[in-house]
Amino acid sequence: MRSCFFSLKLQHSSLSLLPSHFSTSMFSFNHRFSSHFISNSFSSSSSSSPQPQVIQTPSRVGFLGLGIMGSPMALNLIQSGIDVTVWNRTKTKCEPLINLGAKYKSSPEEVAASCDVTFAMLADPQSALDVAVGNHGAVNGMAPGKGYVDVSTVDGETSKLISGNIKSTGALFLEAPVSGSKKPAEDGQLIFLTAGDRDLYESVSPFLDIMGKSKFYLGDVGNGAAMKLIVNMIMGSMMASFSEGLVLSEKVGLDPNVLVQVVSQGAINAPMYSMKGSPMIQSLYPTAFPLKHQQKDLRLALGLAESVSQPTPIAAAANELYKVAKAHGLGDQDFSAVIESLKSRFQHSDDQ
Ligand SMILES: NC(=O)C1=CN([C@@H]2O[C@H](COP(=O)(O)OP(=O)(O)OC[C@H]3O[C@@H](n4cnc5c(N)ncnc54)[C@H](OP(=O)(O)O)[C@@H]3O)[C@@H](O)[C@H]2O)C=CC1
Ligand SMILES: O=CCCC(=O)O
Repeated sequence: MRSCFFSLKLQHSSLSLLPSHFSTSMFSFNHRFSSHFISNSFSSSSSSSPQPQVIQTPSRVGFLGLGIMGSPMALNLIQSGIDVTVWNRTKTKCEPLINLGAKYKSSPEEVAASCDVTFAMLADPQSALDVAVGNHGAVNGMAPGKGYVDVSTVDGETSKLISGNIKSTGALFLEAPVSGSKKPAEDGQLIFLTAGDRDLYESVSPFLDIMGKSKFYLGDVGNGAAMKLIVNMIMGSMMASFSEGLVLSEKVGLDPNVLVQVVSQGAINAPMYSMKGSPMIQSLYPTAFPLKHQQKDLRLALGLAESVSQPTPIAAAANELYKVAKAHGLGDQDFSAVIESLKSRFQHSDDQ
């Protein structure tokens, strides 16, 4: 019934603004795809440097980086009927999406050249830079009338560097890191923390609404990155503190499963504790958010804090725990594996 309501609403209010391949079946797929069709996005002005040009609602979407997050995000676009072109450093990760209808290009440059907007979901600042501005990077395929949306978690300086390069071509730039992990990515329930060109934000909002449940526009490039790093700084400290509680409860003879139940009923309840508590007690860490990325985010958040002389002692201590876990080869496990760094066999492993 609800999906039917949105389909009708869209047909009456927005359909005329859409490119032809945005079929009505797409709308019944995504009833959240509702009120953000902005057709006319980029304004032109006269100057000798390349200037953004007016484009209609972007129809050809590129997606660079098909890891834990990028694959389900791109899949949701494809399943919504959108014309998606993919690229990933390791080509095999493109194949499931190609089999479902995605196009493929062999470099970020070619993807950007063949698409109206290109999303990038890369591991860290270095890979985000490599893919955007390195050899055959996306910047080489950008031009006025196009847009680049970086959804990777990076620091503000990296984001500004990428933005500057993209915008020098006359294209528009939006940073849009996400809150939410593997399951929210699969379910189209991410939270976008965007900043940069407002016009591009408006034009890509229909795509953000397919991949996510909410979105924030935060102003200048750097603000989205900062918000994301602060959220993940809190999360990393919460997980480290939860780990200490689980290990301590067991050591004093309490059942850690009961601790999880008690926590779940009180003011410090968090979905993360309920979801990850039981596997952590069993020393199981199926990867949703890789520990190496959580440590990267803490490192970047500490840099952000230092840039404004703000003490963050809790995050600094948590970062040390993640560094220990990473040094013991747990970087590709879920970040909840940080609990291992509190166990005595880790702390004394050098003596053995
Ligand atoms: N997993 C999560 O829960 C969340 C992650 N994030 C953030 O999203 C980003 C991606 O995370 P996630 O998908 O989990 O990470 P993955 O490690 O699963 O994927 C990383 C992606 O980056 C690519 N990559 C890495 N290095 C390079 C390079 N030098 N050149 C080109 N491509 C490269 C990988 O390619 P290849 O396949 O070839 O290795 C892969 O596509 C990170 O910034 C992370 O912090 C944000 C929210 C949640
Ligand atoms: O960057 C990863 C965030 C994971 C989450 O928000 O659950």
